[in-house]
Amino acid sequence: MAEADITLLVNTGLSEQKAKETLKNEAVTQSMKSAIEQVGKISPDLKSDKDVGKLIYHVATKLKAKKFQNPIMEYIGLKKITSEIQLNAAFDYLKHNPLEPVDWSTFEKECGVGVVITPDQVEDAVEQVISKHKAGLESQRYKYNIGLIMGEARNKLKWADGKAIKNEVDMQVLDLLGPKTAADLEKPVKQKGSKTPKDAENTKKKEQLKETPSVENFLGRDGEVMSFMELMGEAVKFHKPGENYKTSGYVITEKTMDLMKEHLKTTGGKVYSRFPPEPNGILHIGHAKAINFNFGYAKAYGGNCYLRYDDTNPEKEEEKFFTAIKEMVEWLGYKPWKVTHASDNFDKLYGYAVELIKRGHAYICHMRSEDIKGFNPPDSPWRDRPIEESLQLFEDMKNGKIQEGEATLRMKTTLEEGKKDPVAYRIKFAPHHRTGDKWCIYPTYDFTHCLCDSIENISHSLCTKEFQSRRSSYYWLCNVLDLYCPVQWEYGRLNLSYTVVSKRKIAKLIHEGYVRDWDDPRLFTLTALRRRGFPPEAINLFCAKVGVTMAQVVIDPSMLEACVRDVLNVKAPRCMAVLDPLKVTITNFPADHKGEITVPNFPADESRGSHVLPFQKTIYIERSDFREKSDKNYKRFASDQTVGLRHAGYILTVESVVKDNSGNITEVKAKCTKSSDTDKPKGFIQWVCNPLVCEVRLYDRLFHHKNPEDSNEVPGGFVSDVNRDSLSVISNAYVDTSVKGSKFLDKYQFERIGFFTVDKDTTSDRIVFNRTVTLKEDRDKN
Ligand SMILES: Nc1ncnc2c1ncn2[C@@H]1O[C@H](COP(=O)(O)OP(=O)(O)OP(=O)(O)O)[C@@H](O)[C@H]1O
Ligand SMILES: NC(=O)CC[C@H](N)C(=O)O
Repeated sequence: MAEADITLLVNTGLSEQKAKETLKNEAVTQSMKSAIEQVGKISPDLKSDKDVGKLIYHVATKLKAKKFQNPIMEYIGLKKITSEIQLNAAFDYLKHNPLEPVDWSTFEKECGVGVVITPDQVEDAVEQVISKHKAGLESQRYKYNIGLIMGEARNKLKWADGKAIKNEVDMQVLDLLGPKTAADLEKPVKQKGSKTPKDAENTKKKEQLKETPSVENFLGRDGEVMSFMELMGEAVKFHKPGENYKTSGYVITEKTMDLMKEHLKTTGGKVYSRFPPEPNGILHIGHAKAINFNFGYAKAYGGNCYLRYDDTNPEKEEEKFFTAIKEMVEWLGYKPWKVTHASDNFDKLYGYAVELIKRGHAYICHMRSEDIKGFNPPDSPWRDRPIEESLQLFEDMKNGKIQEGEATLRMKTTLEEGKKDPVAYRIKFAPHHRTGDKWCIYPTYDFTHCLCDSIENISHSLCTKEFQSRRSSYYWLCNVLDLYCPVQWEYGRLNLSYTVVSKRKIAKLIHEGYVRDWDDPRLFTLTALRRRGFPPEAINLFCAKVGVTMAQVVIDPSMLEACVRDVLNVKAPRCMAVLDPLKVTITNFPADHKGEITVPNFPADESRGSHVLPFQKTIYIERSDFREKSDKNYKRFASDQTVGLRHAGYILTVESVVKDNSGNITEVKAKCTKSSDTDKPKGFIQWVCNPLVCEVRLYDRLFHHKNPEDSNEVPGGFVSDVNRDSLSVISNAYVDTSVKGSKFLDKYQFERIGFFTVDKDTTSDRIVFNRTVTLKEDRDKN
């Protein structure tokens, strides 16, 4: 590191440490050196002026469009731009008006060039603001929000130096209030129950959110309020439709602005997004994030979202996947604006490919796919073959004259990770689900996706992070064909722990008999979650809570389960069930009892209906709710302890216990007393009378380890980690008669046990229930 370079940078005001750090970044160093040199030429004194030094550093590190560095430095050298505020306004102007020639006179107006702010002006402006806030200042003294005063003063004098305003505010406040007293220095104590500004803000937001139907699902628990945008995390950074060019990394060409005008004419400035699955498998919980993000973002901004099948791999596609994908999108509550297919555009795409060859940006290559795989493959010897030759060969490929694997069309561009000349078309003698035998060449993702986005006038092409490395080829292809270029934004994939979602791995689990099918309720495919009883609102709420971060996130399934409980708590009517029944005979069953009782569907809100249950001499309780001897912590039924029957209004007292030859309790004979006539028991239990015999399936995690795919955690591979006890079937559970006639996906809360959902294996004689989730609060109860 040259001493002279360090001195050069230190002279601009950087600390030695910072100067050394800066010198490690070659681009910034070059920028700074040339800026210092330029300023020095215009005005030698400024070369070591610390304030100018700060501006130079700002230009070197923040200005994206380097072509504007020289003109900006000239403004700085001539002292026409003297503050960071002006400099930021300059960057902003150039970002919004990227095309040359720049209209410098508007630029100057927008950046306050020539505006001179005198100290008197600063003093006057601050005086006006302080007098407006005088009462507040006098009562709250130094606890008053000084930032507010600064902000207002700044607004009055847009181009004034921030430091000058701050000094003036401090001085005038001191003048008004005198020095700080001991009381001024005390920390404010929050009164219990008093509203903080945050509370007030929350209340206001809640009111606003109620008026926005698209976010009603996202009102969090415990009164916590989240706006759609907060939930969308990274999405706050997204550009407005029509302002693609403001996005960092977006490539502007001479045609960009005209194409943008056309695009806006077609879209009317609306947000257009798309959810683009490959129709080669079932959707999983990760896709729910993609669906929510794409559809949710469009919905939040009054735009439209396509469901576009990325169907460019004919061998892997099946009709059932097309149907199931649409069904799941709709199940989550979203309606595609249009359902399209990449294959709808095969003719157009072919035309673009021909054009690409004609423009010299693509060629036919005969390297084998294994030769161009991997890191750093050799360049293609066919890269510079004549255009005419490539055109002819491409036509031959299309007409089936070349064998599979013997030729590809490759694009002359390099992906971010260094991969050169990605393939645009390959030969596949396979019929396509929609286009039949029409084609024997099919376009690749890299060729298809951006062009379909462009054709559909997508404003925001949202995709997972692994596509970041394809972003430059995406922009490149749209640009070399002079087509409208959408902006690609990436977000992190959503992964859950204790599961696998890859199609191949699920297929293996099914094949080897660990799970029954793609919708086995232990899996995290969307059909499995639906079958298990997870409501779509809960999945959406979960996705919203996870937010859209860049980071790859691995979430514990308990977070999803908590969302499920939140939703089912409100939605699932209560009923009573006993999974392991114990007979109880009420020896003194009141002769005048009518033999039935009315139970509310939602005990916390009796206005939501009720059902009538038999209540007679013989009832059944949960075996684990009875003991012969109680102890201090035991709250339920025992020979020496009474218990209440939920909803019945009766308390049971043991009379005798009947046992079989092996000493197992087979029946309890008990007396009942009206709850109004006796002391309140320690606990209340559920019971059933003349119940329905049902099958109940209880699920546990399918894998023992958090990351079953991680070979460090599970050296034997994910299959070795399968929890063999993840399913227990209770064939003869007793459920109250209110569930009679239930249909697939009906949901209940079995009081004190959990939330349950009717499984598709249900027949007219026998209902099968899946335990959706336990009632968390019941887990540790004894
Ligand atoms: N785990 C995930 N989290 C968030 N988005 C995802 C996830 N998996 C897929 N997506 C997104 O869903 C969209 C459609 O997915 P597609 O089925 O083509 O993806 P995939 O990556 O092949 O999925 P799979 O995990 O089944 O291999 C894409 O935009 C993709 O990036
Ligand atoms: N850009 C994207 O969203 C990618 C979609 C594509 N179907 C894939 O996941 O492979």
